[in-house]
Amino acid sequence: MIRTLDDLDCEGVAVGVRIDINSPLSETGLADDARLRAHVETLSELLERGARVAILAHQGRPGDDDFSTLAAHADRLDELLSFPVDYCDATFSAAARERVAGLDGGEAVLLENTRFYAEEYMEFDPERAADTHLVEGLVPALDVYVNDAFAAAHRSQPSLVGFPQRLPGYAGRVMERELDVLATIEETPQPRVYLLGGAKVGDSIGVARSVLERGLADTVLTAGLVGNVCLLASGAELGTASAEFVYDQGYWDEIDRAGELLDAHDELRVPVDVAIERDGERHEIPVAELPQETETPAMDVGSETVAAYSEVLADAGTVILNGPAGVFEEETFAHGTRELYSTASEADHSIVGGGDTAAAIRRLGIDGFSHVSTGGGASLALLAGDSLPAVEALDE
Ligand SMILES: Nc1ncnc2c1ncn2[C@@H]1O[C@H](COP(=O)(O)OP(=O)(O)O)[C@@H](O)[C@H]1O
Ligand SMILES: O=C(OP(=O)(O)O)[C@H](O)COP(=O)(O)O
Repeated sequence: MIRTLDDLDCEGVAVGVRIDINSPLSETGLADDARLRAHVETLSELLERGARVAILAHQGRPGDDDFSTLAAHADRLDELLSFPVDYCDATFSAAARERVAGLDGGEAVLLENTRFYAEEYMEFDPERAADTHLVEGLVPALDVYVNDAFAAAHRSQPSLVGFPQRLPGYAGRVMERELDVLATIEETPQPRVYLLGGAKVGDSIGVARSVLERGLADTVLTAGLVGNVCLLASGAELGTASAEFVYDQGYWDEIDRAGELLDAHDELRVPVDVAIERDGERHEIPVAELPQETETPAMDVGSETVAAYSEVLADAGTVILNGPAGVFEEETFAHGTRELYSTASEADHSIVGGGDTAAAIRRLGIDGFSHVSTGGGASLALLAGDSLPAVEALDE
């Protein structure tokens, strides 16, 4: 059983809250604050109920351009919440403990990027994670631990799995809602249609296999780079440019896995036409007529595919979307994503997973979905039937 904020007495209690505010950055700070907004409900509820809140979070990966301090994140949280949020440039040292000890009820401090410490970028089993400097250093300042970081719940890192070994653990509101929706897909209305696109080919084919083998999917529609790989697996001539793109990424195993799935499951569908760039313009070609030599790869599904897939989506009881249908960042190739997502948003039950997928619906201005997940890798793991280490660590 996982405890939630409903089970927590907050008044005067020092609560360590792990959130996921890992965000795209610009030169001046945050380029997008969607992930910060997602946690406002949990943080506000704790603060309103009188908790003293120490916030833990990561930003980027060591060595990457977006690996940064959390100062800008603290400023933005302070603006978003009607409670004060301070920033502390320490995470588990005496300085961090003192800042937490000095909080009054209704006050919060955002501690420094957990990944500034080497142990946090390693994966451990929970018991070993609880012995890390980060957890041992901060535990004396805390009474309880709340995990609201669904988007990082597939990582077995100390701030995610170690604390609930030492402190009573609770799920925050984001975590609770994500699990309510994504861990109970098998109870949603049928027919259940999965639209898998985007560029995480291995993950998406893993999801396709899992939902087909478990009988969860009535139809799996493929698009984006995932669709291109499935087309190659089906024996289609996709043109040299698309094939080279796929082979350059080393997707040999994925082509084999997709081929096995296509042989075993008629419910797995591939695009019938694609869009490429020719003379700077969008050009649609039926897959059967694709010239062997192409200069540009397939960047979107074509209108025939949109029409065929839309019929399936329009009849669905539940639609689960992961990954855009094309390179939606370029207007020329946003057509498939815009049309298919708009139709999907009209289903009785529609679930969106994936960071870029969520960005695509915001950019294209499509709303009306039943649930938009905050997580990419975490939602894919759940959809594929895997358990999440950080969720298991909260389970009593
Ligand atoms: N046909 C395609 N060829 C290359 N990239 C594609 C294609 N279709 C979609 N993409 C790219 O896939 C990326 C998003 O995929 P992915 O990371 O799997 O999504 P998510 O973050 O939602 O899981 C986008 O940047 C988009 O440009
Ligand atoms: O952004 C995240 O994952 P996502 O891109 O799969 O949604 C999480 O913050 C996890 O980050 P990580 O993939 O660097 O461990």
